[in-house]
Amino acid sequence: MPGKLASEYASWKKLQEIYDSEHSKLVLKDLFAQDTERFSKFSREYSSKDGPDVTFLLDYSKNLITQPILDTLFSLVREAEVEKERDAMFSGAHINTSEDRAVLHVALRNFGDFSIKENGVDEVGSVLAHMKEFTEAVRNGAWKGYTGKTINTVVNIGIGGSDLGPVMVTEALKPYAKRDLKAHFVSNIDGTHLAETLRECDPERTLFIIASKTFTTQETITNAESAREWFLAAAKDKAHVAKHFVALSTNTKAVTAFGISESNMFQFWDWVGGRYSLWSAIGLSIALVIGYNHFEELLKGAHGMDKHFKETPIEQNLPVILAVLGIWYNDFYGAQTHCLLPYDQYLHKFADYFQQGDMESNGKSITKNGQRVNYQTGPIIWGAAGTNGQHSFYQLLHQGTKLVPTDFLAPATTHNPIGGSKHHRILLSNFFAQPEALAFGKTEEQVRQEVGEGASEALVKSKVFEGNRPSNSIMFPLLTPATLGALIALYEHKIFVQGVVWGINSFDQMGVELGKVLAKNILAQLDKPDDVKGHDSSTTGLIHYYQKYRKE
Ligand SMILES: O=P(O)(O)OC[C@H]1O[C@@](O)(CO)[C@@H](O)[C@@H]1O
Repeated sequence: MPGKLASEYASWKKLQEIYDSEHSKLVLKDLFAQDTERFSKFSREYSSKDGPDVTFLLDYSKNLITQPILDTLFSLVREAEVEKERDAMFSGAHINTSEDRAVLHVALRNFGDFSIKENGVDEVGSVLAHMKEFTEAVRNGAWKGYTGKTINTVVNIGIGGSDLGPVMVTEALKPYAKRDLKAHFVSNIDGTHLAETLRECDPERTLFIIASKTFTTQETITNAESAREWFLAAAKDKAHVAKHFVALSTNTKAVTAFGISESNMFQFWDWVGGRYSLWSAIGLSIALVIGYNHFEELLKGAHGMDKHFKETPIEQNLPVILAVLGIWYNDFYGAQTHCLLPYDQYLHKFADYFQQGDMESNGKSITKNGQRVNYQTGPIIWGAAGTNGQHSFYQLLHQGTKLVPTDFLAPATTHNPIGGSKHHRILLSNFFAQPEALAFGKTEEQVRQEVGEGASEALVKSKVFEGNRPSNSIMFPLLTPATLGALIALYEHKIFVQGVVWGINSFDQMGVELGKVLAKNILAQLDKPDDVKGHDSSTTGLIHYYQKYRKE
């Protein structure tokens, strides 16, 4: 409820009491032994009600919970008035209070179910129509470059939410990609990123997408200017820019000032958060790669999850369930991170995407009312595709001193059944085994039986797996556009629920501003040592070292 710190809620205090008195007794091995129905009680199958068929299973039984604990977590959601704030979001209320903006990524994929009042919402359809028309023209060859050749390369220039969503989705949905249209994504201001990409491009056949909500982001505009310079070195005539540059933005004035005509601009609105923008015009590169129809399936899959989130009672609400489990570990068990482990190589950018999605939303310490929190807020999000992570950081997951809650995700069926699906079966055997090992471990007695009498005590101890490490498992039949859309929306709404409980504004990003200002100030001082003023000795020393050794 606005005005209260989460730690002041009665249910929060109750959870602390439960944790203090019970956490040491919560042993997964015992919880499963005591209740043969545990899996059926703590797992839910999601099925979309309409639109493209989406189904997945969420198994949350390997969590350190009992029904009373879960019920108390649900009480916390009620005390925080999450449903009221959710309905405010869907209605177009300006819940992003610091910027006086609505939060309406759900409006970008609203196939008629929600009535939303906000400027621009009724223009979503026309932008989608423009995206459809344009992407079909590029893909079928009707759209040609300045020498009359078709486009075979797309370069999306953007950063953060104007990059990570398109990157993750085009990787995840590669099976649906037009394989003769190559997509590149340039985000870093480091000249290497653009230089290495341009080495792969033919100026006669390359389309540049300048993706920037504000159209003021220094990295993106600098990269865009350099790309235009590279293009004009070949094309010569500025008139040709129109055939090779389009813009995705809310800032028409800045787009046209850059030299991209409004007819080559795909608009979105201030109520689209950057990290929630892949559903908007920012998704143009996705629609180019997988085709507009598959892009629309992605939207519809997310819309189905929006309906689930909006209409389902808290106790069966999947984003709420994931959110409260995260709060249990983050705020009571002291877990600092949350690990996303997709056992699907196509989802290898899934954790990267939600680093921004979660950490830029909930990496805050001041509530919407200006109070400093006295509890943990957003977790550190990390992860990797399975089974690669097993050969990298799973040692810590299994035997480290830190509690790391994990989410495992996998498709029952692969798009690439090579070896008669031998690879997939091995992949899935690991997907099933790892949560089992994390939860149930290996006892000292089991180790002794394995290593025999002569083994040292130290060796025996080092081979024990304490277990009792919680995980969620999500399985779905196949990674399709609609399934991916639903999964992304699931996590978006989880982030929303956690932010409301913590009382923070999940939709602004004040924390990214200071670094930008300081960098601009330092940029003006890099020429000569005498120019370096007003810094601490470390920053000054580093800049002087650079000035001493730089070649360029
Ligand atoms: O899309 P744009 O306006 O260029 O912003 C890019 C990214 O920069 C930010 O760090 C905000 O400055 C992210 O929130 C955002 O996604």
